[in-house]
Amino acid sequence: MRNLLEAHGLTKSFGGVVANRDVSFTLEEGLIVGLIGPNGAGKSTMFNMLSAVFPPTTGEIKYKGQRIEKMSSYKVCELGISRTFQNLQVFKNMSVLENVMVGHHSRTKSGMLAAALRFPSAKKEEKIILEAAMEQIKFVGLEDLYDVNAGSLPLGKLRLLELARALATKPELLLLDEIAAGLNHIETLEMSELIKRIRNKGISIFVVEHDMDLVMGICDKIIVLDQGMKIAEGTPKEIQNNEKVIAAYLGEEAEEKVEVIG
Ligand SMILES: Nc1ncnc2c1ncn2[C@@H]1O[C@H](COP(=O)(O)OP(=O)(O)OP(=O)(O)O)[C@@H](O)[C@H]1O
Repeated sequence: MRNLLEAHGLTKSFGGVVANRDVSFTLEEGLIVGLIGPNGAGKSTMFNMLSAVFPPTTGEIKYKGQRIEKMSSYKVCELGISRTFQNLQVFKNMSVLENVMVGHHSRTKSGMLAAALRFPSAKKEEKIILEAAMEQIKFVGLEDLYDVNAGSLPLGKLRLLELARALATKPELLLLDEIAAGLNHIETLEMSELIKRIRNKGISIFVVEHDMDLVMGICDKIIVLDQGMKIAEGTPKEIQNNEKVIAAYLGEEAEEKVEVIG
């Protein structure tokens, strides 16, 4: 199995707070890898570094052998890394179709400005984009809602829309940030199946998720962070039986109880 992404010694500090400390791991092609850990463990910070929202303070990120840690998020997306956000980032006054088409423009020659100004080159691409966007919309099961305003969709459908838009950039690596947050049991099961179908299309997946049933059910490998550091890595079974992981989560439960009592 080829290494798609390699993270070496990633550290991120915000003033005095060290959100990630010397974290290294690899993401292999074709796998669904999970990133878990108690609240504040540094999961979102890690995703933000991998998708170039901000650079690491120190450390290297290699994607298909190329250093990417100082690149812009646009460039990283162009190379094939796409992501969804914990706090949905859809355009609420645009239709489902328009939202997904915005995702496509990040990968076209003409780009968004040419499309907005309706240059001839952009018009030709517009048709291709429209068809490709509809394909992603069908893939996630939103075809009946393609012309509905995103603002009127319930959370479950918005999460599917975010997924369709991330897929529209034609990623090879997809980062899913709490894609099942707020979903009910049935929606979560459907999301698990959808993630597996995405992997079966040949897209590698890195997922941050609090829903342990989802993580344990779909991941080939799990990486565990606690207080910014990697404390374990292994199969779901290995992780479930790992003493450091159990202690980290029990610590969190104890803290929550103290908060409730206090
Ligand atoms: N922009 C920031 N400025 C200052 N501190 C930050 C910033 N972003 C994150 N942190 C801190 O870094 C640590 C890790 O936060 P992060 O959001 O990455 O954790 P997380 O594992 O994603 O948490 P959760 O599961 O609650 O979303 C926390 O202590 C957080 O307060």
